[in-house]
Amino acid sequence: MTISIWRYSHLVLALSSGLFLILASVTGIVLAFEPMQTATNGYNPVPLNEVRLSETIAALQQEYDEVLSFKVDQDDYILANVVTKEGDNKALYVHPKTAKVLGVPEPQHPIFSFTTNLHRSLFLKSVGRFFVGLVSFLLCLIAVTGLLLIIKRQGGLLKFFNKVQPDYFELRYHVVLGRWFLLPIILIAATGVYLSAEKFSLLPSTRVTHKIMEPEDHVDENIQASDLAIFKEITMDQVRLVTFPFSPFPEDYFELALQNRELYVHQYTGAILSEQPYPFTYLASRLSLTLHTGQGSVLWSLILLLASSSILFFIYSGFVMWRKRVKNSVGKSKFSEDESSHILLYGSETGNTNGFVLALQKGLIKAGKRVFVAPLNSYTTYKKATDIFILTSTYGEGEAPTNANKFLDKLETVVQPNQLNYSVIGFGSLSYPLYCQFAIDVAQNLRKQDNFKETLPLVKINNQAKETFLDWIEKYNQRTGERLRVEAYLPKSNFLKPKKFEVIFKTEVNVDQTFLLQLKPRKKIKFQSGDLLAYRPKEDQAPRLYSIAKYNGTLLLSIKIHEHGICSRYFSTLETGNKITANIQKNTHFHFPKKATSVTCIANGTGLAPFLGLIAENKKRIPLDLFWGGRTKASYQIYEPFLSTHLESKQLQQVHLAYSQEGTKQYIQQLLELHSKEIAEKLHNGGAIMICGSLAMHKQVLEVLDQATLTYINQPLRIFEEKGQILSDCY
Ligand SMILES: Cc1cc2nc3c(=O)[nH]c(=O)nc-3n(C[C@H](O)[C@H](O)[C@H](O)COP(=O)(O)O)c2cc1C
Repeated sequence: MTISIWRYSHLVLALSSGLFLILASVTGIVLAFEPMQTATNGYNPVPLNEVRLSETIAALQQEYDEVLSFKVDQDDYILANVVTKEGDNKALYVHPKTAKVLGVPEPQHPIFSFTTNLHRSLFLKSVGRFFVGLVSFLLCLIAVTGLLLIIKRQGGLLKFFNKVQPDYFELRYHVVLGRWFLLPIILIAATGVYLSAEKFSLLPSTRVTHKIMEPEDHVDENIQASDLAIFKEITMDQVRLVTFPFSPFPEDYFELALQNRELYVHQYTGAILSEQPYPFTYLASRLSLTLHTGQGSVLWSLILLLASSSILFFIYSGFVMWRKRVKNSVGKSKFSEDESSHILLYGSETGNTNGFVLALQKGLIKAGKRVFVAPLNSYTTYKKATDIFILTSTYGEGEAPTNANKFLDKLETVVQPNQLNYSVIGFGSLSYPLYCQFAIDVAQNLRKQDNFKETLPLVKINNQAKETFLDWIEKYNQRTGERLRVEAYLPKSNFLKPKKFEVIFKTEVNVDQTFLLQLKPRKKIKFQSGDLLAYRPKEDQAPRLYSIAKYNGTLLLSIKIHEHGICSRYFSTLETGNKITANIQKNTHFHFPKKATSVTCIANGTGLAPFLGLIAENKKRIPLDLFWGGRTKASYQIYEPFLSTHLESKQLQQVHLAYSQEGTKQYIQQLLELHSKEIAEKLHNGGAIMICGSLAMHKQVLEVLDQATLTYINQPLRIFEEKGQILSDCY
């Protein structure tokens, strides 16, 4: 519940202040250059902590006829107000030790003065200032809610900087950049609010009031100010402003504004006539100004520049995310829950599942069904229903999405009047340890209910793979005799344009009914090893996916012929020169882990295919080992020529093979057990593990790895899964 409130608040706040925020960030970007520009003047030739106040006073009094005051600004420049020997009153930047002129103050550049006005008040004086203050406050709330959402998404504060799960570009970088820039944005916004509140006198006064002690009656008026002990003790880095005595009469004194207090000093004795620390509000106000403007720090103004620019990206990416969510939002049902024959219940946290719900809803309506759609939490009795479909994602650590978290409790209490045929479709990601766990829980609980009859076993869909969904629809049609068609209703953007490929090489089919197929794209296309080739046997059929290796610009596929596999049998009939049309799908979560300190590749059967290309990307020649499990030695032979080139180039260090039907008859998980210490240590030292092959193998391999990390480095595998060190692509 709370998470949806945060998300809703985040969205509403962003929508209501979007335009003003764009204006504030664009002007903020321009203004961030001002401190950088002033810093380039370089009027600070010596570090001020090495100069005594007495030295500067002596130099100024020697160089000029009269000194009225001087201030030390945020860039450590000394700006003195003097009367020159020629009798002119001037403001000059001076050297702290010699008081020689370094430069004169320039008026603010018109671009900066214009932008400052726009940024502070939109040229609307008090009304504008009020609006700007309000928008700063909203920005603060947006950033705080954003931060909470990221913490929740990452699975807690301690996992804040763990790998961000791959998703579409805008969502992914909303999170990635949010982790870096939300804190500076909160600072910018909070200090903006503070400065606005100060302008409207909403904060306690920052003024310092002095009570002056009576000076001594008789003093030696020949003493030079530069000889006073107090001025020798103070270094120039503590000084902000010094106002010289108005006249030589002992009643007039030096006024010193230091970093943390103000002092009045007798001009002949050096006695402190008054000393007042600054109130907290004064220091807070000065800090706010520095943090908000970046004055005096090139590094901080650079951070402000990046943070202001990131706000523009957040507005853009947030808008894209919102549009996607609205587009995918599930509309109202034409029939009520009591009138409908087909009930579609969904659980979704970030809206991705909704596109599938919508497609299934349209498909069922087209097939003439009366359909009712609702979130899982509104589960109730359905008077005329015959079929129920549950489509749900998993969130957090194997938990229910927010709009489904009451379903399991309701299932216990609600009694259905009729028997219902049910199907559960789980959406999740193999990169999470508890893959589709909530859908598994739902399916298990439904199985225990008397009034429910399973139509098809639970299907798990990895990373919203529509092929798996379409495949399930086909199985559903076969099982029920229905003729559901949903493909046309699925979000189009998921389908990449089909491309033409030419067959340039094919191996003989080996004893395991496996062969390699090499395809050359007719036109130049971008792809990487680990991406997928989606081939559709016929227009109306679900595409089949093959993991690809990129080999000298061509695609290498490893295919196993299945008895009833339309696609694999068709591919086995292809000959050199034949052409096919297929799509390439990006599969970013299974690309070569460039930052890993070592890579352990684990595959069974045709799962070896992507590694034939992935290994070639090991440009730095980090330790890379391959473990492969197959039936016989002969079945390995088709891969050997490709792997031997990698062994020669040292991009692959070792190959470990397990044959289940020959020799010692070993499965890959047994082979891994023999190397478990070494694998666990590699993980501990920042290595990555890539697993490709069957889901059954995946499950067993994860069990072996978990045991290995627990035994040898005393940590569960989950820690490394969360850090993104385990990459899986299993089907
Ligand atoms: C913070 C977070 C936690 C997730 N936890 C799991 C998980 O435990 N198990 C799983 O299989 N998928 C997990 N996923 C993946 C989602 O279930 C998957 O991306 C799904 O398609 C999201 O669908 P939705 O947008 O409809 O919620 C998680 C995703 C995120 C962002």
